Amino acid sequence: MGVKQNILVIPSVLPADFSQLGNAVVELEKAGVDRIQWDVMDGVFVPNLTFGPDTIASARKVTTLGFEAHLMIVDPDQYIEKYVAAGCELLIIHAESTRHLHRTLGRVRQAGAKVGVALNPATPICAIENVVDLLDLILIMTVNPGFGGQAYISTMESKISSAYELANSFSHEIEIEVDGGISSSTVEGAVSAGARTLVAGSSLFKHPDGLEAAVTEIRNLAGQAKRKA
Ligand SMILES: O=C(CO)[C@@H](O)[C@H](O)COP(=O)(O)O
Repeated sequence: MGVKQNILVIPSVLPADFSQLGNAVVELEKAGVDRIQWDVMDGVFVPNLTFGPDTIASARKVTTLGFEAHLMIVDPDQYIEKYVAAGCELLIIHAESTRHLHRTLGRVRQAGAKVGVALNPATPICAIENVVDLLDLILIMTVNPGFGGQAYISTMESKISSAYELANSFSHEIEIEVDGGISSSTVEGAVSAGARTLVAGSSLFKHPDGLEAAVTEIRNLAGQAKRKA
């Protein structure tokens, strides 16, 4: 099987009004997104602090959409069960955040969730070549994590392509996800390089025509780029 070929549009809730997160999730579901990404930040792994499992759990009741937790935290092992219990079906672990990545990934699977690995811009694809058999998703960060609204790092496209080729050498299905600066002007490059799961925050929430138009635009542009690739 290799790379999952469906185009998925996944909103980051980072730009949302944090006093209205439940309403934001309801509006995102209406807008036609495929899953919700929760950007979990601890102020140590990244220089920003967001929310934890209790916040995510409080939003679980307002939607049937899948939740993915992008864990930008140190020592993720101690929180795996908490994010699964909060209703996250997919946990994304940063390769840089744990000394024993293979063991951490196995613990996520043992907890009953799907698991992905995120690579910061400076981390080479070889960092994960010995754990791909455990993965449901590879996230290539196209910004340095911590904040929304940053500029897309186009030099990551070669790493996206490497991730695509690596995933295609395995028989199980793996998503190639990108996150950071994904918009109507950058989605073609990311998809042409091999991305199929697109995380976007600012470009969705700040779109002048609203969330549904933004999601449709990104999905259509990604579909066009995929056909051309
Ligand atoms: O994950 C991060 C930063 O850590 C962000 O990339 C957000 O997830 C999306 O931000 P935009 O660039 O789409 O506003």
